Amino acid sequence: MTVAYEYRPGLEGVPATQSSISYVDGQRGILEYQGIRIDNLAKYSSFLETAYLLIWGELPTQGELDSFEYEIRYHRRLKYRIRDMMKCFPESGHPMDSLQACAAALGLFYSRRALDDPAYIRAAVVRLLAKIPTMVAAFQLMRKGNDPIQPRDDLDYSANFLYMLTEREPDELAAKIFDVCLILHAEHTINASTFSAMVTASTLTDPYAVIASAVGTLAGPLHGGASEEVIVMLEEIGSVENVRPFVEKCIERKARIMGFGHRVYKVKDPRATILQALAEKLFEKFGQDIYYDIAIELEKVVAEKLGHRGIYPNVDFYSGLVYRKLRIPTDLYTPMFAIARVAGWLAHWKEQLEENRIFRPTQIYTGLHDHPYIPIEKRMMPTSAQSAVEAMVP
Ligand SMILES: CC(=O)SCCNC(=O)CCNC(=O)[C@H](O)C(C)(C)COP(=O)(O)OP(=O)(O)OC[C@H]1O[C@@H](n2cnc3c(N)ncnc32)[C@H](O)[C@@H]1OP(=O)(O)O
Ligand SMILES: O=C([O-])CC(=O)C(=O)O
Repeated sequence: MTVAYEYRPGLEGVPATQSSISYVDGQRGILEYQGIRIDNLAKYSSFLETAYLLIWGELPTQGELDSFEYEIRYHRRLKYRIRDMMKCFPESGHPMDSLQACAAALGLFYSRRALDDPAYIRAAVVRLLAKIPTMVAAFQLMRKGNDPIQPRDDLDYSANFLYMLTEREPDELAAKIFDVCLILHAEHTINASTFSAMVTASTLTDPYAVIASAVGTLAGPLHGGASEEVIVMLEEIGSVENVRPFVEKCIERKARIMGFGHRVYKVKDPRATILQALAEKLFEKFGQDIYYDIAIELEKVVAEKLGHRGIYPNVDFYSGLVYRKLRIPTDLYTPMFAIARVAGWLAHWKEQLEENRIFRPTQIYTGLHDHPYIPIEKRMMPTSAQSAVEAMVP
C-alpha cells in the first residue's frame, strides 16, 4: 500500500519532538528557557546557572549551583594527549573544525557508555561544559605559536575563558557581557545543530559524538557561521552610503544578507535587541565601532525592503559587533556560539534519552525502478562530458 506523505522542504513546521526546554513565539519575538523569559535570564542569571536550568529543568539552589560550578572548575583542564593532537592541526584551519575534532576525541578517553546512569550523564555534562572553552582558547594560542595556558581557578567561567584566550585578566564589564552573550546563545528549540545532536543521540551513541555532530552543523553559514559572515559583509559594504545599493544588489541577485531572516522569527529576534544594547554598552566604555553605523543603516534598509516578508536581524547580526569590541578574532565567533549552545545540546541529549526512539524519517522516492545494469564497456559517456574530455585533449 502506498502512503501519501506531505513533503515539507527543510521540515518547515513539522514537529520533530516534544520538549519542555525552550519556547519561541516567532510572531511576538518571545524566547523562554524552561518558561523563563530570555530578557530576565540576561538580566539576572549567569551562564552556568542558565545551563543548569536548561539541563535539569529548574533553577538551582545556591548549594546546587556552587557544586556545579566547583565541578566545572575542576574539569577545565585538557589532557596532554588532546593538546598533543592539537599540535598537529594546521594553524590555518578553522577553529570550528578543531573544536569538532577535540569534542569527538573526548570519546576516546571516556568510552564507558552508561546512558541510564544519572552520574554518567552529569559527568559528561560537566566535562563538556568545562572543556569546550579550554579547547577553543588552546587552539587560538597554539595557532599563534604559543603554548596554551592553564585555566585559573579564581576566575569564573566567562572571565576564565577570556583570560585563557587573551592571556590577560579580562575587564569586569567585558567578562560580564560575554557571560550574557553565552546566556543568549545557549538554546533555541529544534534548530539545525540541536536537531543534528538529537538524531545522533537517538542512536544511543556517546555524548561526545552527539556534541561533535552538533558542532559540525553549527559551523555552516546559514546557521551559527553567519555571525562571522556578518562582519565580512559589513567590511565589504565599507560605508553607510554603500548600504542601500548593497541591499538592492542582494535583492536583485537573490543573495542572502547575512544575519537577517529566521525560520521562526518574523520580527526582530529578541536576542538581537539585547545584543545591540550590549554592544552599545561596550562602545560607551571602549569607544565606537566603525561598523556600527553601517549595521544600523543596514537594519533600517532591510526592514524597508524586506520587512514585509518578515526578514529582520537574527541573533547573529549584532553578536559580531560585541565580540569585535571584546577583541575576539572573527573566526572565533562561531566557536563562541558553540561554547554557549553546548548547554542546549546537552539538555536535548538528556531529554532525548528519557524517551528515546531512533530518528528514522521517510522520503519520497523520485528515482527509477527496475533499471537495467549496463556493463561498463557498453556505457555511453553523456555528450557534454565527452566534449569536455575532447576539449582537454591537446
Ligand atoms: C543562529 C542561526 O542559525 S540564525 C540564522 C543565521 N543565518 C543567516 O543569517 C543567514 C541568512 N539567512 C538565511 O539564509 C535564512 O533566513 C535562514 C536560513 C536563516 C532561514 O531560512 P528559511 O526559513 O529556510 O527561509 P528561506 O531560505 O526559505 O527563505 C524564504 C525567502 O526569504 C528570503 N530570505 C531569507 N533570508 C534572507 C536573507 N537573509 N536575505 C535575503 N533574503 C532572504 C529567501 O531568499 C526566500 O525568498 P524566495 O521565497 O523569494 O525564494
Ligand atoms: O532556531 C534556529 O533556527 C536557529 C538558531 O539556532 C537560533 O536562532 O539560535
